Amino acid sequence: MEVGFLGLGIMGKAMAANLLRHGFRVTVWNRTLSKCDELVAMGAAVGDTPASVVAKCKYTIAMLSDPSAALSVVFDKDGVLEQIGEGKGYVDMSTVDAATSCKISEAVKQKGGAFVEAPVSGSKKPAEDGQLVILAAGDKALYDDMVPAFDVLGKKSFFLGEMGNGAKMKLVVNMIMGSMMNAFSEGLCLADKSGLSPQTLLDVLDLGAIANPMFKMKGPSMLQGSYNPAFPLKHQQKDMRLALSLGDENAVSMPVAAASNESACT
Ligand SMILES: NC(=O)C1=CN([C@@H]2O[C@H](COP(=O)(O)OP(=O)(O)OC[C@H]3O[C@@H](n4cnc5c(N)ncnc54)[C@H](OP(=O)(O)O)[C@@H]3O)[C@@H](O)[C@H]2O)C=CC1
Ligand SMILES: O=CCCC(=O)O
Repeated sequence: MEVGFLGLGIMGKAMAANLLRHGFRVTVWNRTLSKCDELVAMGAAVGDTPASVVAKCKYTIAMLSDPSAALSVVFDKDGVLEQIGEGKGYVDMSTVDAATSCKISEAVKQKGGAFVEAPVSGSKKPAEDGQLVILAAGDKALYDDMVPAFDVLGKKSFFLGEMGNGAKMKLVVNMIMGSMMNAFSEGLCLADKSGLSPQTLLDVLDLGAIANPMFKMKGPSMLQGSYNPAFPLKHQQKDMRLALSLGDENAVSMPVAAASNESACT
């Protein structure tokens, strides 16, 4: 199967490499083209523009930072829209809001193409290991076509129905994650400042009802003050803001998420 892959950041680089390792023919593009070099060394081809990648590949995946980037890659000069058409599919796996997904979907469909939104849960290591959780919605036929790729990229894929449901599910998940990580950070600080061993706190948490892979993964690094980004704070902040907007749209009060969003700003 041949796929195009737009966006080789922390996640895209790992995901494209995984597809290559599993025998997919991959044509990559990145705004900073030099980031393609590592994938070329693994056998990837390079497209000079998003449009050239879409022209070459029946299916093209995108993994971009935010709504602005996702829209730019589709609508700007040399963008996806210039080459998408009948028989071609576009799959945006970025974390964006439902409105962005719907805007891209309408434009792609007007050109005769098919679109699936498929944001993912899981960070750098699950991306490297093909253990992502894929939260897809939109064109079911394209989703079915993409299952071989999704099976390489993830441990589980959900088809959530109408366009926008994937984006919304992802934002709910990341709102919960951002809020819990704030509580976790405050707890570690409180333990330390009140004379307790933060390591013992990690041990207690890992034995109790709130044990979870995120605390188990992030806790030791936090104790060591090692913050090499796997999920950049700017993206978590973006997700909190988009989730709060989703709450506003649905008249849902979320004071914990709002406070967490504020604390991330400071
Ligand atoms: N990191 C994580 O743990 C996870 C991230 N996500 C989501 O996945 C997406 C990618 O995240 P991640 O890989 O960490 O992000 P990075 O910041 O590492 O990479 C962002 C990518 O988007 C590209 N980009 C940014 N702005 C533009 C633009 N205006 N036009 C074209 N390309 C642009 C960057 O290109 P360039 O290299 O030129 O800057 C880069 O390829 C985000 O939506 C994020 O929220 C989802 C799950 C987990
Ligand atoms: O959006 C990315 C969050 C990171 C994760 O799901 O572990």
